[in-house]
Parts: sequence; structure tokens; C-alpha cells
Amino acid sequence: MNKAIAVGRRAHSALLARVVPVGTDLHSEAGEEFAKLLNLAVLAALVIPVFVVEFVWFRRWDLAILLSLAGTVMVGAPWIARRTANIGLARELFLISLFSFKLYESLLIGSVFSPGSMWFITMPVVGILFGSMVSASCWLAMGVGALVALHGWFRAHPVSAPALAAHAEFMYTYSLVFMGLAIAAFVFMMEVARKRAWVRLQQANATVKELAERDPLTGLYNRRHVWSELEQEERRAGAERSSFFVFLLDIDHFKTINDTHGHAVGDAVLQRVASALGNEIRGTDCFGRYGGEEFILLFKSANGLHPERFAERLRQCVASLSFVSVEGPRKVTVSIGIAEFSPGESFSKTISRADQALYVAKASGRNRVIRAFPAEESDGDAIRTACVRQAA
Ligand SMILES: Nc1nc2c(ncn2[C@@H]2O[C@H](COP(=O)(O)OP(=O)(O)OP(=O)(O)O)[C@@H](O)[C@H]2O)c(=O)[nH]1
Repeated sequence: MNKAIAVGRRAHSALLARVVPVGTDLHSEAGEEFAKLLNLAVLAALVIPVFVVEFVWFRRWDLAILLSLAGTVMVGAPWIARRTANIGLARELFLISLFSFKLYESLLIGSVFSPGSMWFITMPVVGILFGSMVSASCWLAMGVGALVALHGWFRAHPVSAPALAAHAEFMYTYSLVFMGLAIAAFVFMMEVARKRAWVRLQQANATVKELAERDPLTGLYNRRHVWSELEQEERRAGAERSSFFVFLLDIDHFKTINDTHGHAVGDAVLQRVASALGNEIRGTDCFGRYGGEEFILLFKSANGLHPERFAERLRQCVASLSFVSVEGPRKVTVSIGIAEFSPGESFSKTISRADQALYVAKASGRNRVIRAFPAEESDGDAIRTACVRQAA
């Protein structure tokens, strides 16, 4: 069943994309209304030929031709909406065609006892599900009114048994069976529509999540996301008595790049550096933009890599990059400060120690890796070089 729904969803989306009016956003209310109208037209295309065949069978050419004409309007409703840019008009034309045909059919073959009169109830249902309460109420009144009028008319003007009355039992059965099939098709289409809406909701959720946790310029995780990862890692490290590292990476003399080559080149350098570093870092670690020209890496010690050696590899990776400027290719470098999380401290304290190490890396010439000594060996002085050591 799920496979059938998936196939139906794909077929419906393909058809919808072909017939939706140019400029109509499928995700908007108008797009939704149009999708419903298309559902109606597909239902009509499935059901009407069955009844045309029935009338041809009984050689009721008038009914066969009339139903074909009404059916053309019903199946063509999406195209009417596309041409007139008026979905409500197309839907009401659909219902008027159905109503007119049923009225004529009931007049000719058996009044309210006509096998076709049961279809009067479909109009308010269509009105509710595909239109509005106003439309549904009007069509309910019209349907009931038509049945009362037909009943009154035939009581006042008793007529000889219509030619098809002899087949009435067969026609009832035929009508009921195909009405049942039409309802099954309708339920299937509602399920397809529900699934489509669910898939769209999932996609919208994924987009919202992406926007909430990514930095738009570099595509890296943003600070908020790295923070939540750090919180989780801190909890995990506390529970398992394990550890992790925080790397802070800062592009050297970035202001000069901006001032000399312009902000656009600065942005391109940020993207280039982010992408090169992102390629080096494995998915198990969490790498993000800390702000401005600064990046942060949550490096999990359990991944088997030596943190300082890995940081050195990142430094070299950036040092091997060059960016194009009007004065020719220019080099770019990063300074990196790293600190290991110590059980009992908060991760923000670890970041602060990594920041001290970064400060020392900058102060001692840039383009280098400095690791902060463990928390228990540092005395909390923010800038004392004694609390850090240069990576090998
Ligand atoms: N192009 C661009 N520049 C940015 C962005 N965010 C921050 N900056 C700039 O980055 C520069 C950072 O300058 P500083 O903090 O002085 O650092 P620096 O020039 O790299 O110097 P050191 O870090 O000491 O090597 C500032 O000029 C900011 O305007 C951004 O998204 N795009």
C-alpha cells in the first residue's frame, strides 16, 4: 500500500507540476487549492467514462452525450482554473456540470428513485472537502431542493414508466459499485495528499533545522549548534569519565585581507578556509564558525587521532591555500589554540583556556598551534604564557 501511495504521490506531483498555473507556488494556499481541484478532475476522469459506457450500452445517446459534455468541463476544471486564474470559478463550474447532468438524468429516469439521484449528496461533500463551508451549504440546499422538486414534479405529473426503468435494478447496482470504487479512489487520493503534506512538512522541518544550526556564509555549524554539542559532550565526559578537546582557530591578519582586498574577497577567504578545514575534519567531530574569522572544533579524543598533531595538520592545510587578489596569489594562515576538557570544569572554561592558548599563538608570531596546559596546572591567569605550551 505504501508503495502504491508513493507511486501515486509521484504521479500526482508530476501532473501537478505540468498543469499548475505559471507563477503559482505549490506550497501556497492557492497551490493547495489547485492540487485539490486536480484531485477532483482525476476522480471525474476515472468515474465518468464508466457511466458513459453504461448509457451507450442502453443506447441512451442523449445521456451519454450530455455526460460526456459535463465530464469535459469536470475533467478540464484545472485547465479552466489555469486560463482564468480563478480556482473557485473552476470548482463551481465542476459542480454545476455535475448537478445539471444529475438533474437531467433524474428527470428522465425515475425521479428521486433514479439510480443517479444518490450523487446529489456528493456535491456538498465536494464543497466541504474541496471548497468552503459557503459552497458546501449552497450545494446541500441545491441537492435537497432538487430532490424535493423532482419528487413534487413527478407526483403532480405522473408519467409512464421511463424506457430505462426496466433496467433500474441493474443501474442501481452499477451505480452503487462504481460509487464504491469512486469512494475508494477518493480515499486513496486523500491519503496521497496527506502523505504529500507530511513529506513537505518533513522537508520544511529539515530546512528550519538547517537554518537554525548552520552559518549562512560558510555552511558550517553555527555557534548555537556547537554549544549544544559541547553540552552533550560535557555530560558524556562526566558520565563516562572521558575527555575531549576544544580547538579555536583564527585566521591571521584577516582585517588586513579585508582592508586590502575588500570585504567580498574576505568572505571568499572565509569560505575557502572553512571548506578546506571541513574536508580534513571527520564527521564524528563538530566543526563550526565561532564568529567573525574564528572557528571552533569539538575534537573527540576517542577518535584515535593525536590532538596536537591533528591541529598541526589543520594549520598546514590552511597554510597551503592561496587566494586570488589583484596583486596575484596571496597566502593565508591560521593560529590555533587547543585545550583539553578536564572533569569537573565546565566546557566554557575549556573554551576559555583554548582562547588563552590562541592568544599566546597570536602573540608569539601567529601561524602556529599552542596547547593550554591541563586545567589543574594552570593558575587561571588569562594571558600568561606559562599556562600553555607550543605544539610539537
Ligand atoms: N569579510 C568578512 N569579514 C569579517 C566577517 N566577520 C568579521 N570580519 C572581519 O574580520 C576582521 C577581524 O579582525 P581582527 O579581530 O582585528 O583580527 P585580525 O586582523 O585577523 O588579526 P589577528 O587575529 O590578530 O591576526 C574585522 O575586520 C572584521 O570586520 C565576515 O563575515 N566577512
